[in-house]
Amino acid sequence: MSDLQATGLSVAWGGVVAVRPLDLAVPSGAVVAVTGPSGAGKSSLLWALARALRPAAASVTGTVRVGGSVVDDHDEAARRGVVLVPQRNALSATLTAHESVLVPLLAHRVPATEAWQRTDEALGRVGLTGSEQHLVDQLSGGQQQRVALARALALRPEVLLADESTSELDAGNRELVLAALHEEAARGAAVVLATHDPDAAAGAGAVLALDEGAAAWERGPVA
Ligand SMILES: Nc1ncnc2c1ncn2[C@@H]1O[C@H](COP(=O)(O)OP(=O)(O)OP(=O)(O)O)[C@@H](O)[C@H]1O
Repeated sequence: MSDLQATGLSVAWGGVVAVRPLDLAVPSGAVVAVTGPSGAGKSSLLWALARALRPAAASVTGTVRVGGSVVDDHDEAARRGVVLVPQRNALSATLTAHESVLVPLLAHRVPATEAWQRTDEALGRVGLTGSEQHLVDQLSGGQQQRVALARALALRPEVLLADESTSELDAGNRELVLAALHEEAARGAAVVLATHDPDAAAGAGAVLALDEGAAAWERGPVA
């Protein structure tokens, strides 16, 4: 499995500096929480780590390495197993929960039988067994959030970047989702969770606090 490293990473949206240059290392097997108030730069940091920001929209400096190799663009990040669960989920409203998880697996050339197994397993892990055939549009915000996480889990990421993946969940489902993120780390993934939730941050191995784009380790970094 691969660790994640960023050096001198910064993000500016036009004249707005969202993330000031920071260094970050997330070893394989670790969960790092990124906290901070609304607008602190958490999402910008996760998108930059995934190399998912378009140069026309945001200017990004610095280097991202996955498993020691420099990753320059989103396609390369995806090839190296970097998976971002964005805050707004980025699900297609016209697919079912099952299709939302299955289709990316098939696109990654996972054989159909295995893709179906992984889909059922991932939806089960986030408590959505029985909701497989619901259209995304018919699901609640919290259910959609869990479909988005299931889609990521099924891909078995090397690096999992989860943006506010518990924000719309009740206590029981929040525990389920946090457990799934920690299971991914136990499998060997490097996990970064952006969160407002103090309990979610408390369970992480290290906490990076952002304030107006400036980062400081509140706990950690992970050795
Ligand atoms: N697409 C965008 N275009 C222009 N500015 C943006 C864009 N996305 C974010 N920003 C700006 O970047 C800064 C950081 O925003 P970001 O969404 O990264 O913060 P956040 O900590 O994730 O906030 P929240 O907790 O509300 O999701 C803010 O000043 C925000 O206005």
